[in-house]
Amino acid sequence: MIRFEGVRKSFGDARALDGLDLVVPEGAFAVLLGGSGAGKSTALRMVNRLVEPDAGRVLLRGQDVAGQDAPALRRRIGYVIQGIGLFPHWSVARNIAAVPRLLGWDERRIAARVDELLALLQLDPARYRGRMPAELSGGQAQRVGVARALAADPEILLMDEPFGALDALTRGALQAEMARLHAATGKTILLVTHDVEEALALATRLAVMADGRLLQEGAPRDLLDTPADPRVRGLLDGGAIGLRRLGLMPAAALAVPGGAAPAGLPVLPATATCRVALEAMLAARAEAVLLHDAAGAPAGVLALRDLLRA
Ligand SMILES: Nc1ncnc2c1ncn2[C@@H]1O[C@H](COP(=O)(O)OP(=O)(O)OP(=O)(O)O)[C@@H](O)[C@H]1O
Repeated sequence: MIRFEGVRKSFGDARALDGLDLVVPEGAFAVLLGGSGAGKSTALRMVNRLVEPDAGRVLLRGQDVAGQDAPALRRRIGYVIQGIGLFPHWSVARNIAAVPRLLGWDERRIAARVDELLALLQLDPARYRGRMPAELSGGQAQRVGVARALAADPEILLMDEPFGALDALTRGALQAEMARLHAATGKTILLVTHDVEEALALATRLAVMADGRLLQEGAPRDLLDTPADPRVRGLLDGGAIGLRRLGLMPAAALAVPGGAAPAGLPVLPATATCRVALEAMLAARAEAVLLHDAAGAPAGVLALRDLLRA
């Protein structure tokens, strides 16, 4: 758990944080969302003591980080930033191994961990462990950055606009990867972004910030359903709020199970979201979609009229 208590920070005249109170529960994928200058990065960088508060406290698992040795603290915290900062003259394996080596792991354990992480991030260890950063695409370098942050099995992972520099396709793939990784490891993740789609794709808890303060925190669906502040609604984009809500709803939840389906309906996996179902209906000019389960058996029909009532 990470807890911000009345945290304030100014840089000269610029007030970056103006009394931030926020709790990130253990195991959450928490996303700090807000416009430029909202104070998101400043808040994130306080957790690993890259920035110190002027007032207030930041607690990690109940312990004020201010009282902890900064290098030791940082070894317990994975940190991923945009553009990543891999050491350019070190191979992929050596980059990933940086913290385990500092911690004095033996070489065999390090090599096994490097390969395990490359495989976890969908990079073939045999092909990639010996490469230099300049020989990687942006998306691959970002994957290596995530692997490096996870190398010593940190308690939490901090991510500051980690996918901001990537093209939309690569960004989508890495977001899916992070969601899978979070589900697989159960790690507490705190990610900063100004991209609403990214926030909604990843967050189990969404915290919206403006002017150095928290405007609202909660399950993404609750923020979309009942924004507590016009700025939250504005940020989540009034016009697209309905579509964004559909993006968080599983199509299977609204589908009518069984029953005879008219022929020729678009077919989607039962795990699809309502938004994907709507897009499929619009593309096929159909008034319903047929859902199939993982075995390919019919799992229900979702009709446009039910979608519109959601
Ligand atoms: N090291 C610094 N020196 C001076 N001012 C700073 C520093 N770091 C942040 N600020 C200022 O503090 C305010 C909050 O910055 P911060 O980077 O936390 O915002 P942000 O929400 O992460 O924005 P962005 O999405 O643009 O990165 C801004 O006005 C910024 O200019």
